[in-house]
Amino acid sequence: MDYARTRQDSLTKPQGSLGKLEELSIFMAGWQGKEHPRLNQISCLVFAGNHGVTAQGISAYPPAVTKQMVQNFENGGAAINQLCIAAGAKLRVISLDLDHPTADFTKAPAMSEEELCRALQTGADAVPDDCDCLLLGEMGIGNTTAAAALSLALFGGDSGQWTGRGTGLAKDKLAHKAEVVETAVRRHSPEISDSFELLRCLGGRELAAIAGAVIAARQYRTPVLLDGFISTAAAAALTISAPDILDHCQVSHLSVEPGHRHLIETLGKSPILQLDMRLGEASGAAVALMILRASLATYNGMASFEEAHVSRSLQ
Ligand SMILES: O=C(O)c1ccc[n+]([C@@H]2O[C@H](COP(=O)([O-])O)[C@@H](O)[C@H]2O)c1
Ligand SMILES: Cc1cc2nc[nH]c2cc1C
Repeated sequence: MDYARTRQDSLTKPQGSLGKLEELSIFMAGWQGKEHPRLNQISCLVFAGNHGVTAQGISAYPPAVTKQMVQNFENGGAAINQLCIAAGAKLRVISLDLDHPTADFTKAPAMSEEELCRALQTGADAVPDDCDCLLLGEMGIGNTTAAAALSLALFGGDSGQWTGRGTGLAKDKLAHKAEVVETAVRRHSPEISDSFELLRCLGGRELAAIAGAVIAARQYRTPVLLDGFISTAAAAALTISAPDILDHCQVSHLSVEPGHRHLIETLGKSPILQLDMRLGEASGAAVALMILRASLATYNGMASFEEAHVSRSLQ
C-alpha cells in the first residue's frame, strides 16, 4: 500500500485528483501484494437460497421466483449475465438446497448447526485460490428480511430503520415486515454470542455462503466486491467475532434499500457507486468492477512527472 501511494503521487496529475480511483488502486495493490495489481481472472459468485420466513408475507414475489431466476441465470437472460460480460467477470451461480427453505426464523432458528456449516463451506469452496478479485452476490426471495434481522441483531436501533421494500413490497405492508424482523430478533438475541450463531438463527443459506466466501477470500488475500444490502449484511455478521474481517472488502454500491446506508456507515465503509439500484444478484458488484478497471488502468498505465517531463507542483 505504501508503494502504491508513492506511485500514485508520482503520476502526471495533481495529487489526489483521481479521488476514489486512487484509493482503490492502493487497496488492490495492498491486498494482492503486487506493485502492479491486475484484473485478469475475476470470479463472480451468486449464491441462491430460500427462506421459510416468506410464510409471513414479507415479499412482493413468491418464493418460487428464486429457482426460476436461477434458471434464468443459467440461460443467460438475467441482468447479471450481461453485466458480467460487460465487466469481464466469470459468473458462477450456486444453489443451496432450494427445495428445502430454511425454517421460519420467527418460530425457530433458520438453520441447524449442520446446515449452517454446509452453507459456509459451500461458500468457501466456491472461491478459486487464484482470482484477482471476487464479486459476491445473492438471489433469494425474502432475504431482505433476513438481512434486516441480522443488522438489527448486530447494531440495534429500531427495526423500522433496517426494513425496506426489497423487491417492491407494498408500502402498507412495511410495518408488518418491521414487526416480523423485531419478533425474530427478540426471539433469538439471547442465544446469539458469535457470528456463526447469528447467521444460523437469523440468516439464510445464501447469506452464510457469502460469509464463508469472505473468509476464504481473506485467506487468499483476494480483494472482494460486496454487492448490496443483503451481501453487506451477510459479511457484517462476521464482525462480531473478527472486527477487521471486512478490511479486504469494498462495498460496491449504495442500495436503495434504506438499511444499507446505515449499515455501511456503521461498518466505516464508503460505497464505490450510488446508482439507485436494488436488484441484488451481484449486479452492483459487476458495475463497480468497471470502476476498479478504470482505477488500475490509470494507476498501472500512466506516466510519471519525470517520464513525461511535466513540471511538478510549485508548493
Ligand atoms: O442488493 C440489494 O440491495 C437488494 C435490495 C432489494 C432486493 N434485492 C433482491 O430482491 C430479493 C429480496 O427481496 P425481498 O423483497 O424478497 O426480500 C433478493 O433476490 C435480492 O437479490 C436486493
Ligand atoms: C425478478 C427478480 C429478479 C431478481 N434478481 C435478484 N433478486 C430478484 C428478485 C426478483 C423478483
